[in-house]
Amino acid sequence: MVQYDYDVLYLGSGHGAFDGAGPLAATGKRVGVIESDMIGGTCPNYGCNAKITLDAPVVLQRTAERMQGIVDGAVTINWGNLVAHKQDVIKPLPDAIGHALTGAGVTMINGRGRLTDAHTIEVAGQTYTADKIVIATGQRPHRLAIPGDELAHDSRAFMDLTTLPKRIGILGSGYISMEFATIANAAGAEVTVFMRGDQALREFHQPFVRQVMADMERRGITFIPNAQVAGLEKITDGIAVHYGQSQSKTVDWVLDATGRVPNIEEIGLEAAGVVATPHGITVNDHLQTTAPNIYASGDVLDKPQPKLTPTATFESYYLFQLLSGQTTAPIDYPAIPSTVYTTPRIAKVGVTPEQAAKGDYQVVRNHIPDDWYRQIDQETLGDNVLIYDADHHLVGATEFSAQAEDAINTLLPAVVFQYTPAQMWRLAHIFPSISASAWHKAR
Ligand SMILES: Cc1cc2nc3c(=O)[nH]c(=O)nc-3n(C[C@H](O)[C@H](O)[C@H](O)COP(=O)(O)OP(=O)(O)OC[C@H]3O[C@@H](n4cnc5c(N)ncnc54)[C@H](O)[C@@H]3O)c2cc1C
Ligand SMILES: NC(=O)c1ccc[n+]([C@@H]2O[C@H](COP(=O)([O-])OP(=O)(O)OC[C@H]3O[C@@H](n4cnc5c(N)ncnc54)[C@H](O)[C@@H]3O)[C@@H](O)[C@H]2O)c1
Repeated sequence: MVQYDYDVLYLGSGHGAFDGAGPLAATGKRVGVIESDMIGGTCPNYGCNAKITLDAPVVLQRTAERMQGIVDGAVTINWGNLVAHKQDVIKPLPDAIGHALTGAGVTMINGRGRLTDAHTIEVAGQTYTADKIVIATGQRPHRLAIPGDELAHDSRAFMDLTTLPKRIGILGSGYISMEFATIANAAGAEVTVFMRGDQALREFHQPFVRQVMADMERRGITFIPNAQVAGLEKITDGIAVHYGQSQSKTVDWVLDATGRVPNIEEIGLEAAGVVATPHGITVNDHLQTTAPNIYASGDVLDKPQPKLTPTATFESYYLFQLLSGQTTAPIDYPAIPSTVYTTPRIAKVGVTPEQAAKGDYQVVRNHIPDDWYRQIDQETLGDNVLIYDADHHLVGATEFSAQAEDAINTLLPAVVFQYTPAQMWRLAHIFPSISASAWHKAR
């Protein structure tokens, strides 16, 4: 029998890897994790944790704004201190994740890995062999191929800006665009969003998206629909963003937020017999690639599930169960919740209002400011839609409001486990709280 250096080797150390690699090593398997950049991957270092730290004063600013007269004075954001604070918050995370992994028995391998066959990964001239391999190399920012594209920056560069540019142009109107436009505007920048079509956040409930956009416009953010950005040009007083027929707008800094693409190049997929499409690595319902001993997890997959941390964590944990022999079943995805961290937020889980309109569902709508709990800090904007099946199981919820992410999170168990009305009433929530408020409406 062939002896391999490892039972399982992970390529990449993001949520798609580390949430399963630690538990797997703790079962006694010989596990290695190869990482070429920061341990923990995008989410802690360049994504969720970093972004939400930059967003915290926006929430404070908006709450103070709504409560003017009760509290006095506007909250202004000190950008330089905020970015330094963000750095302080996220700096310990790679070490913490690394220590948790090595503590569980994982061997960390630093460097860029490339498969040379289905059982071997080469890192800086050294080879490591494994019985099974998990590819979890994630995604990187897509860059618009236009003249002057070298003048544009990505989300990582935005979060490291020590000085906030006065005029910021953002290409695209998805998650990153809407969240970073919110943060930059609240911190005092003049923001212009160049949209490809006439809809932002296409996978979210458009009546809610339009209300959030209207609020952003009231705050001074400019949306240019159907912009068709043709090029960027350095001019005396900034960067000209050329768009439309022959229009142009001058800004100081450009964020290209036109999506993310999978890291599938130069990792030896062909040598290992792993098939991928431009959307990512092809897997079956066991997250197994076309090479039977190689699996893939997280953002790098070609899959319909949203490319988010909860998805990557779920896949990584599923692979732990599969590779430790705890299950042989195919992956059975739960409803994955998602939130756009604009303020107000837009969050959703399960059946959407658009899907509900085509099926046999009961749809209940609530106006958030009618709820006494949301009147405490004087919320004026917000609606939610709750969707039930014929047996009154809650199967979907979508909300825009200042605390939509928590309202949706708290309803998650009802949607995932299909609680009966009796089970929903078994849950006696701490009162007053966002959970009590959300469940009061949902029962
Ligand atoms: C700005 C931003 C904000 C986000 N905010 C949220 C949010 O609020 N909520 C949410 O749920 N999701 C958010 N996401 C998405 C979330 O970060 C990803 O879904 C998640 O990180 C995916 O994890 P992953 O392990 O698949 O990939 P990653 O975290 O990207 O990890 C892949 C790792 O593989 C490494 N790697 C790649 N190639 C090699 C190689 N050849 N050798 C060695 N290592 C390699 C990379 O360096 C990287 O560390 C955000 C993303 C961005 C960019
Ligand atoms: N809160 C969160 O959970 C969160 C936050 C940020 C990022 N993310 C993840 O990161 C991913 C990447 O975020 P994103 O905002 O870059 O991508 P996105 O897919 O959300 O949005 C991309 C935007 O770019 C536009 N676009 C695409 N190609 C274009 C082109 N050729 N020309 C002009 N516009 C174009 C799209 O129309 C869209 O508006 C998200 O899809 C999500 O998976 C999640």
